[in-house]
Amino acid sequence: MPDYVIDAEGIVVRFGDFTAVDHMDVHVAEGEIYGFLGPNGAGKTTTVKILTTMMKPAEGSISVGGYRTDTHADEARRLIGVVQQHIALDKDISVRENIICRAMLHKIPRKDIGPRMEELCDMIGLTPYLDKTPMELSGGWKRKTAIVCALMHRPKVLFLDEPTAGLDTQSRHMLWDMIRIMNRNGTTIFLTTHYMDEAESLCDRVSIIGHGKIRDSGTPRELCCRLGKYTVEYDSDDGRRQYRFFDTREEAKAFFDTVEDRNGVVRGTHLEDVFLEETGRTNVKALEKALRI
Ligand SMILES: Nc1ncnc2c1ncn2[C@@H]1O[C@H](COP(=O)(O)OP(=O)(O)OP(=O)(O)O)[C@@H](O)[C@H]1O
Repeated sequence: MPDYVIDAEGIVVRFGDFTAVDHMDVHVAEGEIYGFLGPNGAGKTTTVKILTTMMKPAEGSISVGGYRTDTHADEARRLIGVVQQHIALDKDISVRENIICRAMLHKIPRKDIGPRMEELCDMIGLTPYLDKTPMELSGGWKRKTAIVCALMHRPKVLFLDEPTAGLDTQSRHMLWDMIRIMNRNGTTIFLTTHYMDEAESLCDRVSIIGHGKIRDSGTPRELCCRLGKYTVEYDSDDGRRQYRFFDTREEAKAFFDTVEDRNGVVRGTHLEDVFLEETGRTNVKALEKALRI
């Protein structure tokens, strides 16, 4: 039985009659980059809040770095860095002051705050913005400020809730590089994202969730192979895009030969295919009806 740095068993979260997280087990090994994927409203942010001690579950047990979050929340919090989906910065003080406040909350010695802030801001390119208020920053720079805040105390486990939402392409790739470097330096990463290319490129292992439950887990490659390593896409008789999955190229080619004249194509299966198969594709019939002029 491996030692998990995040070890959650049977978590349940309810909002009134609605169960947002439904008896979920989450196990993340030390040193992993773990992706938590799901459509809007699947329960990702709620799970992040539970695992980072921001909320208490109705049922279940959670430990982070060996500390149970119900009995040793302070110890667990010291190991955790969080970049929330909705960035929580004090808008009335400067970026610099926001970072210092966060460092003080984590009881970082005063003499260490300046050098650590300088190191992180230089790396992320935030130095020219230190004396601005968050109100003066674009969404991307606010997110980078939140990332610096979360890293000040050198967390062992970093939770990133949709960290690249709204970032430009350069910043997205810079953040991916940062995540890889932090991970190589020993930080375990728990990442929620809507971008399947991000999960495929970064994550050692992913879980796909829907309606508060884990539907499937594995490496991106394992999930693609489980569905079928090869995909044939083609148009059905009524013009809708269809997808069929095959274990071997030969099987895929044989099927493709029957649909080639229907705009067919054979390609490798992507994580996006797995995600859509698990969580549902668009109801094109309903769309067509709604969009009829
Ligand atoms: N405070 C709350 N009160 C009532 N319902 C809530 C509350 N917070 C979340 N929910 C509901 O719980 C479900 C899960 O929400 P959550 O924010 O965890 O989803 P998510 O997977 O992070 O979605 P998204 O990708 O849109 O951010 C949703 O149906 C949401 O409406």
